[in-house]
Amino acid sequence: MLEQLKENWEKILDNVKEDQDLSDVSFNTWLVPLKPVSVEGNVVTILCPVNSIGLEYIDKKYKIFIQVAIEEVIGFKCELHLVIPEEKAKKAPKKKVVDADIIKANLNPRYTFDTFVVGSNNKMAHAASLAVAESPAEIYNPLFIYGGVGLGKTHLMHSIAHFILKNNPDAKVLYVTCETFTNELIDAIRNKNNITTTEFREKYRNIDVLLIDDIQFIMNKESTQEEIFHTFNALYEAKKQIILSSDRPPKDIETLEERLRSRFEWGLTVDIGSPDYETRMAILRKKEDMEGYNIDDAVIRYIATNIKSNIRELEGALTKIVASARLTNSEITLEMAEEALKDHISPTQGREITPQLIIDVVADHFNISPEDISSANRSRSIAYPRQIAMYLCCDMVGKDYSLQMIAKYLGKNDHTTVIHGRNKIAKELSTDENLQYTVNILKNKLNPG
Ligand SMILES: Nc1ncnc2c1ncn2[C@@H]1O[C@H](COP(=O)(O)OP(=O)(O)OP(=O)(O)O)[C@@H](O)[C@H]1O
Repeated sequence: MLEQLKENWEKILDNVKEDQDLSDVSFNTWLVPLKPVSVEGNVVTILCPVNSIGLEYIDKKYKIFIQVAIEEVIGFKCELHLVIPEEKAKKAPKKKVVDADIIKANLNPRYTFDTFVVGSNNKMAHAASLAVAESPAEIYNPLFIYGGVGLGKTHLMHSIAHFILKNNPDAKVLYVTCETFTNELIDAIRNKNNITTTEFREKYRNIDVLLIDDIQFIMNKESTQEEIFHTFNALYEAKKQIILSSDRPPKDIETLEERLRSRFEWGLTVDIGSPDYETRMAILRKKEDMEGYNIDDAVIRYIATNIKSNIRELEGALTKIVASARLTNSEITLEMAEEALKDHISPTQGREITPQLIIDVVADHFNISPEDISSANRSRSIAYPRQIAMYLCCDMVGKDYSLQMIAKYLGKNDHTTVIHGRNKIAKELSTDENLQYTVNILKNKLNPG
């Protein structure tokens, strides 16, 4: 493996340069001098002819990208161990993060970047989280993640914490929910469990990375707001990282003191939206992989098509199907899945395909609203999905719907526009493989199984 690495080393570094859009000076200073010197298991030792500060910098800024490039170029998934020349002979020097650190920080061991599926709904939140994990307190402080219920905010927060701990097992990392913070504060004020407010403050202000989940619960809680304000100031001034999550952006947290609201907005605010169909499929596949299930495509599609807005429910549906199959000692089939989930979703098999259903499914697929499809908007990002909806309506809806009626659903007065749209897509379908793929996915979503 070492030989292969050496042979491809230039290419690997070029890959990092290109991906990260590095200037020549950064590239020549930080990357060109690096050399792979040994491979043990999946640990690659890289010699970095720099001082310890340079080493720390390369570790934070480039290590992950070099790992990715190695995987891309030679398909080797590895961990990098960076050493400066005098350390070259030393073995496995770095302290490893242990379970106790993870428990102390209140982290779920399963919520890591490795198990997080990146989709169009969370791309930005994921990138910001990774950046914070790589350079805590350096770029986005605080990082404020918001989004609806069960969409992955906690998972991302824990991923950042794991990443930081892995890079620096001595870092003091603490994850709490706003509720825990509030309860502990009340206990301290009442001196319950012999905890004093001084001890409470020491706990929260003597930390490198503080993560507070569901910060919206701060609403209408004056003493919690006061305490968070001072905790925030103490940590921020000491250049410590703060990460917050909420079901809404800071501006929509009612009764939040202005001085706190503005602090929450000092760093970067990112949102997580509902996952699209492909992301839902990928999350189910990942879960299937992690749990070692082997489930038919049609069943996975059935869940992904019908459970849309909450990833916790999506995972719950999969777990329920597997549990039902085990309990009844039966095979997982589509019928069985429909039966197991009948209280969660109504069966879609054999459902009537209406123009409205097609509009909903196409809009969801392209991440636009059903109203966009029926609007007069002629921009390509809307007009193209609209034409695909026209094609699918002509191809799939029952005889009860005339072309004139379909035109009305699609916001058109004249059915010839529908025919024109349909013909255009039909023509492109004969040569455009991407379009064929999209239309197939849409047909599957409309008619799973
Ligand atoms: N992108 C993703 N990839 C893989 N799993 C995900 C993803 N997003 C969410 N999940 C999973 O969905 C479940 C719910 O996620 P999580 O608890 O992070 O949501 P949340 O936004 O914090 O919810 P709440 O608003 O209820 O606090 C978890 O099991 C999590 O692992």
